[in-house]
Amino acid sequence: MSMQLAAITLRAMRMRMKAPFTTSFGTEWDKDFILVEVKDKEGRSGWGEAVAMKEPLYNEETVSTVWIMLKKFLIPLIWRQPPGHPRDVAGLFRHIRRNYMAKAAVEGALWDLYAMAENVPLYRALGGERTAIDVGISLGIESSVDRLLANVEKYVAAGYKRIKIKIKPGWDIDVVAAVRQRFPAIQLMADANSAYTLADADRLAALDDYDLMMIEQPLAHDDIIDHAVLQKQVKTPICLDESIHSVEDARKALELDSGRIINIKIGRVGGLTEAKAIHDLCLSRGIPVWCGGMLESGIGRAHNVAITTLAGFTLPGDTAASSRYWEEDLIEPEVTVQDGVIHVPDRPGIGYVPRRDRIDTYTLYSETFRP
Ligand SMILES: O=C(O)CCC(=O)c1ccccc1C(=O)O
Ligand SMILES: [Mg+2]
Repeated sequence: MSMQLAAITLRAMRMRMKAPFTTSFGTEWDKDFILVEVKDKEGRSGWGEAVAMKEPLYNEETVSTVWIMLKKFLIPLIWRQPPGHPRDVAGLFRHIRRNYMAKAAVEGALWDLYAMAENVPLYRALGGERTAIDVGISLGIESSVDRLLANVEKYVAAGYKRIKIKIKPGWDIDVVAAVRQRFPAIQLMADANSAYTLADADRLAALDDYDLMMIEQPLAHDDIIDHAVLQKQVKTPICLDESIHSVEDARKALELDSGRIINIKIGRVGGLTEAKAIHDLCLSRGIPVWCGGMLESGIGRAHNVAITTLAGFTLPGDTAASSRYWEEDLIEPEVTVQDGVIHVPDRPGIGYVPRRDRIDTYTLYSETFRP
């Protein structure tokens, strides 16, 4: 039996963020992204979000490249061979190089649709067990240390279980020291988004003094060799984000000891099936994983909640409440965090209901494809 698909709609979306978000690679004010809606012949819908940014700063994909990849290559492959199960989608796409975020968007929509048709929550369909997940928050670079400290204070008070701060050369040791001095007991980590090289090894080793849970992706976005060299020179565990796109990448990085923790982002690895495979590998090797974020709207956020219910997601992720970025989210209810915990909804599919009125409000343009 294959899924009885009727249409796939792409929407280019733009939502204003409550506040700009700054990383070592740039500042985002508006969130531009693509939503994918897959409809079946019974009239059910499944939703996915492409997390690629407007510009190719985090990885090489962009909103425009995702649109073209879906339209010209990925959706036609779905029509040619409608998958029997969403786990088959990754195989259909395997001969298409990279473009992981484009693949993940339609694969995620098909997982949601499948769970809707089976009348089960997506997290259950994925094999998740946890009904409540611990979450942390990612805080961007600010114009002053005082402003960052105010942010940390706000989200510690809100109960977030782990604070991640973005660092770059010139906004690192002093900033981490200030946060640690003011909050001696919090779980704290730093994310460099590839802003350093091995020439900075001493600087990165100096961070060992601040009891960080991990330092995320200090070196090049495509590197696992230098990270292994660096891991020998620092005590703080290295966490890989940008460098890992597949279970094979993860296997090689673990064999080299390029890092001791992996941030799993569904979009970065081409979908839920690959994300689960990386999770399974790490679980079997005793490597902790957590779910990263890409400033998602409620649709992508709901997918992150679902994958985080798998047993190996033992560290708090970056899935903050909807209200961290949005005045109003695209789902109902929105994602809420109480005492650092998200209670996983038990409704079928992604577990949150997409609000078409709001989705329409933020749609710049859309296009529908049929078999
Ligand atoms: O709040 C979130 O969604 C996570 C924010 C974040 O850290 C991030 C946001 C955009 C691009 C890359 C990253 C990252 O984890 O490196
Ligand atoms: Mg990161």
